[in-house]
Amino acid sequence: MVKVTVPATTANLGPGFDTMGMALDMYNTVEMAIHDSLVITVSGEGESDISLNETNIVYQAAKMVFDQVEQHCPGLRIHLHNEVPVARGLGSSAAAVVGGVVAANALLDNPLCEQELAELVTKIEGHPDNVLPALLGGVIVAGWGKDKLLYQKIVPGIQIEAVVAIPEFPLATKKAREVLPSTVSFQDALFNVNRASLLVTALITNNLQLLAEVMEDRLHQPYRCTLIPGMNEVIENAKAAGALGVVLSGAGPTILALTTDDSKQVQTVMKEVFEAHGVKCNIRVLKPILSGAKIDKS
Ligand SMILES: Nc1ncnc2c1ncn2[C@@H]1O[C@H](COP(=O)(O)OP(=O)(O)OP(=O)(O)O)[C@@H](O)[C@H]1O
Ligand SMILES: N[C@@H](CCO)C(=O)O
Repeated sequence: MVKVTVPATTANLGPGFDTMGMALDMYNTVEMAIHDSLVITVSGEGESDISLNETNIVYQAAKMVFDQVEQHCPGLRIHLHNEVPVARGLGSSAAAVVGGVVAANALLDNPLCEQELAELVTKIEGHPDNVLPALLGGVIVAGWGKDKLLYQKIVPGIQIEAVVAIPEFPLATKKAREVLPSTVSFQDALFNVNRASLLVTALITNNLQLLAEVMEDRLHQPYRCTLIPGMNEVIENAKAAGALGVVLSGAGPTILALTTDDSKQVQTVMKEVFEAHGVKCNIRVLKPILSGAKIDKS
């Protein structure tokens, strides 16, 4: 039996749409063993909604590993325990995909290398900015090259925390991608190139002041705010309360505020402003983590 522990992730980080993401200290676990049939059990977040049959994405991801090494996928006994809320913008499906792939690879004595795992999980999820930080930890910048996935892990030296305001309502990533435009203006494209480049620079040089200035976006947030009541006001008020960058976490609806010291005021403001717009939310204070999926084999 193998047990894989996979972190939550926040994708985009504002301007880094489908390109940048960061691992956070909230975890899902996937326990997997070969069995005479497929048996899936789930506890924690999503326990009553997540599929218990072949459509489960942890199983689907595991089966793709067996297919890739041309082995028949046996029956599997899978237990999922989830801390990461589903469809809230904290990388729940990415944690599931990474957990399924890493667990199956471990059951087969790790035939796939890191690059192959990175490419497989990105192909399954469709974009790298949740699955790669979930796999590798830290902050990841990634995108497809001509014939392989290009990625780089950044280990920020700055001590920051992430206050996340997690609305009670879910927002499926698919729905949040449907509201995005098929084309954008040259100015908006240039704006995001500029801010994403400066964001990477700020992270690499541990420049907190610059970080606070550049976590802005014109490619997805202006369109998704129509799906999340109070989103812009929560962002503005959290910044006014002293947060550094405040952004939509992944495809939302969670909003993430980076802070360096006492974040009590930021937490209060985010909760109150969301509630003023009729949105009940959960506040959690998370920390960026530098390690990704971890395997325990017994
Ligand atoms: N931990 C999980 N285990 C199994 N299936 C999951 C898990 N999390 C999400 N899914 C499934 O993945 C599919 C895609 O979910 P969706 O992308 O809408 O939400 P999400 O990935 O949880 O969102 P986010 O990335 O914002 O957390 C859904 O069918 C959902 O049931
Ligand atoms: N980059 C993806 C992340 C989804 O979690 C999006 O914003 O749709």
